[in-house]
Amino acid sequence: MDARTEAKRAAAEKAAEYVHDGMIVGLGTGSTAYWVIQKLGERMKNGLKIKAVATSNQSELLAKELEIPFVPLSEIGEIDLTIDGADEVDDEWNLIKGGGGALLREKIIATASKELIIIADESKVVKKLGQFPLPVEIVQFGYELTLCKLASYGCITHLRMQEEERFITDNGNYIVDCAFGQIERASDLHAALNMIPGVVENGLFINLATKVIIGANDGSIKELDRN
Ligand SMILES: O=C(CO)[C@H](O)[C@H](O)COP(=O)(O)O
Repeated sequence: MDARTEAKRAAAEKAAEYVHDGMIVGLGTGSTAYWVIQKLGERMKNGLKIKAVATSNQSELLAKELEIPFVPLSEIGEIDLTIDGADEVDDEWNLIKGGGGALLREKIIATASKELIIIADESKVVKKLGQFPLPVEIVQFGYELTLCKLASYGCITHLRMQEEERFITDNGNYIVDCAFGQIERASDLHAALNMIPGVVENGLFINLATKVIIGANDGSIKELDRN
């Protein structure tokens, strides 16, 4: 395993320590969240009792293979703890997410969670968000027009593709990756983008993380709490 993968795994396994019996746990999406799901599957074999909700079909499939039981969203009011990855984390713990295309479900689950632990390797930590193109989920109808509107906010848009086909989210929508460069006022941009008809949600996660756990390539882990 390379150092970066090891860093992701270390952060994920640290976060999994915050999961306790009886919790409803939100499972994130991506190569870092993968390690949390693996760890929880292992702990369940040793007696841990939790119920899960997932932020993507991919994570749900993996968790079901590991025999992690699920609870329908209609039966819960709140989620105790969600553990998820991120594409960028800034000084104020604002995030860019959606590199895996799951940002809408990730945001719905994050917003319904009492605690959101973000896990990442150190390459994701930035002073200002925006080097990673911001993923935006848009409906298919009139997508060319929505791309123009997005571009009018000062970004270069790229409709996400997968093996020559347009990438389709679990919700049947497209993803546009918007290269803004440095984002100065993430909160304002978040609000403005979501006002565009055709935009379902964008990958800026403002003020949602309650803990950030960063794995470094030297094997150390840094755990940051909100004061
Ligand atoms: O937001 C996400 C998926 O939509 C992921 O959490 C994000 O892309 C980070 O992924 P990885 O852990 O594979 O680097």
